[in-house]
Amino acid sequence: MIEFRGVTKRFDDGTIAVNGLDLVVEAGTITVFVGPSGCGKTTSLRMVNRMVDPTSGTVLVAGEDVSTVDPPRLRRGIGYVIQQAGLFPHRTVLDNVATVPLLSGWKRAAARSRAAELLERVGLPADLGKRYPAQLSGGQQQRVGVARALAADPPVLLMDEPFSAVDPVVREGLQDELLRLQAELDKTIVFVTHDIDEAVRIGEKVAVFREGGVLAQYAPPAELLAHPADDFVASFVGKDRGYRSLSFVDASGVEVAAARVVGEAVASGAWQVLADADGRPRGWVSPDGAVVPGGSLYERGGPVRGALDAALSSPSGLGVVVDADGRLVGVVEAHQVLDAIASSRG
Ligand SMILES: Nc1ncnc2c1ncn2[C@@H]1O[C@H](COP(=O)(O)OP(=O)(O)OP(=O)(O)O)[C@@H](O)[C@H]1O
Repeated sequence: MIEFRGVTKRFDDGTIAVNGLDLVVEAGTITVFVGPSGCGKTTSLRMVNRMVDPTSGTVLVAGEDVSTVDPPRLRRGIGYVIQQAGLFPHRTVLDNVATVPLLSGWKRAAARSRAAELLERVGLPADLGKRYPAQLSGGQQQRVGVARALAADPPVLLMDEPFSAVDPVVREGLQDELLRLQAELDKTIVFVTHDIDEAVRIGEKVAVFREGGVLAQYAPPAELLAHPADDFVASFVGKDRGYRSLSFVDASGVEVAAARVVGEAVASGAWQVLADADGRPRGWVSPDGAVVPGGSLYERGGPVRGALDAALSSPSGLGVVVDADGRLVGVVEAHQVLDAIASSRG
């Protein structure tokens, strides 16, 4: 657990970066700090591992006041991941990851085998270990940054805009990977971003900061979207927050209808799902027999937002529903999804 008690940071030039912060990050959860530029997210994060010391107030990690802990010892228990990964350019990927175990006194062979295991954990093929950071894509570099931060198996992980430098598709992949890793590792993670979509996607709790380093709201994402504490939070989470909040409504009330399915293009006067021999959808066949690419697929059981996306992006107006193996289950219509949303709101 990490606790901020009445924490203020005033820099020498008079800037108040963080103002009277009271906040508890529960152990084993991902908490996201989000807010516009300059509102004190990074400063708050850095007070946890003593890269910055508070002007007043106390930061506790696992019940211990960090100001009483020697920074090198403190940081051994706290992984740190930054934008652009911050890798050592002249060391191989494997040696980058092995650095912390080596510094902690591990034997070279043990440190390298730990590094190889971590690369695999973050979804990188083992042979990338021989390359230098510049020979990797941005997304791969970020994965190495995460592997390196995990190398000493710290209970706490601080992540400062770790995925901001990669494109949106890669970024979503990295977010998924982090959620998967967290399900296995159960770390206490504080994650800084200025992207509200990223915050509500990965945060179990989200702290919204406003300018002047003031905490505006601290709540689970669904609550933040449904009940913003004030106008600032409401405008920060955005006009489309109703749509975002659909990520937290389940689609169990949506009726899935049987689909008309074909294995090849034939005109039939109706829209039909084109599926392969394994029953995996490949697109649509229009009423006059043309093959049309499909919209997004909705995996049964997921949040209702996925069902609505599938229906709205489909050329036929019918959202394609698949099971966890990607096999066709049926179709949903947008109006049914909207009815289900309306009834979930009572
Ligand atoms: N070393 C410093 N000296 C003086 N002012 C600083 C220093 N570091 C940060 N600040 C100021 O403190 C405020 C908070 O900065 P901080 O980096 O914590 O914000 P942030 O929310 O992380 O912003 P961003 O999203 O742009 O990274 C800003 O006004 C910043 O200019």
